[in-house]
Amino acid sequence: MAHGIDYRDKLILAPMVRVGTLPFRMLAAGYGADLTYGEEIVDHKMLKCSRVVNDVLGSIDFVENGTNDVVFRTCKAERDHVVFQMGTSDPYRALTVAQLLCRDIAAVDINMGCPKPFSVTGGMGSALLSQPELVSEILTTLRRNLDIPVTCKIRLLKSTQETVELARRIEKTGVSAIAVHGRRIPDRPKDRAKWDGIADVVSALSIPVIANGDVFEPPDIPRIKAATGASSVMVARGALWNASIFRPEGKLDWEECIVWENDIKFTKYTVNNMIIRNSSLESPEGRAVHKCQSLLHLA
Ligand SMILES: Cc1cc2nc3c(=O)[nH]c(=O)nc-3n(C[C@H](O)[C@H](O)[C@H](O)COP(=O)(O)O)c2cc1C
Repeated sequence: MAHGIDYRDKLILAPMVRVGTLPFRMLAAGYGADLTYGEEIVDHKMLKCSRVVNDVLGSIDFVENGTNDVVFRTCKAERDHVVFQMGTSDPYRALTVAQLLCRDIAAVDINMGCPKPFSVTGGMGSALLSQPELVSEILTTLRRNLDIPVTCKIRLLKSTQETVELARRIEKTGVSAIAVHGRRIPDRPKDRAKWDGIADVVSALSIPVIANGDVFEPPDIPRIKAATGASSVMVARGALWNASIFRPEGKLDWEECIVWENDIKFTKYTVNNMIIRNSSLESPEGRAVHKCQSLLHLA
């Protein structure tokens, strides 16, 4: 039986490629996120990695063999709340990767929502939504062989009935929770999230459902809970734009929420997104970030 996490009443940093690296996860946790998902990492990539204890930084690095590339970095301080999100289409690859990671992470999540071509062509992400047998196999294999919690993140399907059928099937595998992004595969991020679609899943299941979509301001947190009945809430863009959304005392000014100790590419991506949302790339700070070549310049 998996031990560890009570998925009820949690505030969760969503998985975000290029954003959800260790510094951003620590920032979100510091502001009050109960669980912090890493960016999706594909199983093939992790299979080429070895675990290395980094005594200089005090981190645990999963480094691609024969290179110095750190594919996933974590540390003891986030051991109880970091969720590793995996892209996979195969139960045995998924299990091998999860076994490599399991002593350093709080839980493992399978991405079943990403509609991007690189995911879908590999049979991963939202391609899994039309493969219920494979979904069951992957989740059951992980569940039976790991003693950390296993979860997955889905999107809504075309009809309520299809979504609920898949969610029920997922529940039967014994996962600890399911995150539901209230959009369908063809929906764009600017289309409004369908909170009623999440509510349909909540009423059909007894495991905790994590509601995701369009939580941008602190008052949206109780709103999405009330509208969906979900016990937990996951925030992506609202946290990217200002990670202090998780702060119980209320949001801080976004400029106080910038992370430094990170790969310059990822930091620039994250800071650019904050600037686009809160100011403008044509502003002096926007132009300055564009020119930066190093974290020292960024500071
Ligand atoms: C920059 C960015 C990267 C994302 N990367 C992932 C990812 O790696 N895995 C995933 O399941 N979803 C990913 N998503 C989707 C979010 O987790 C979330 O489901 C979606 O943005 C809706 O939440 P929001 O309305 O709070 O932004 C990403 C979203 C953004 C904005």
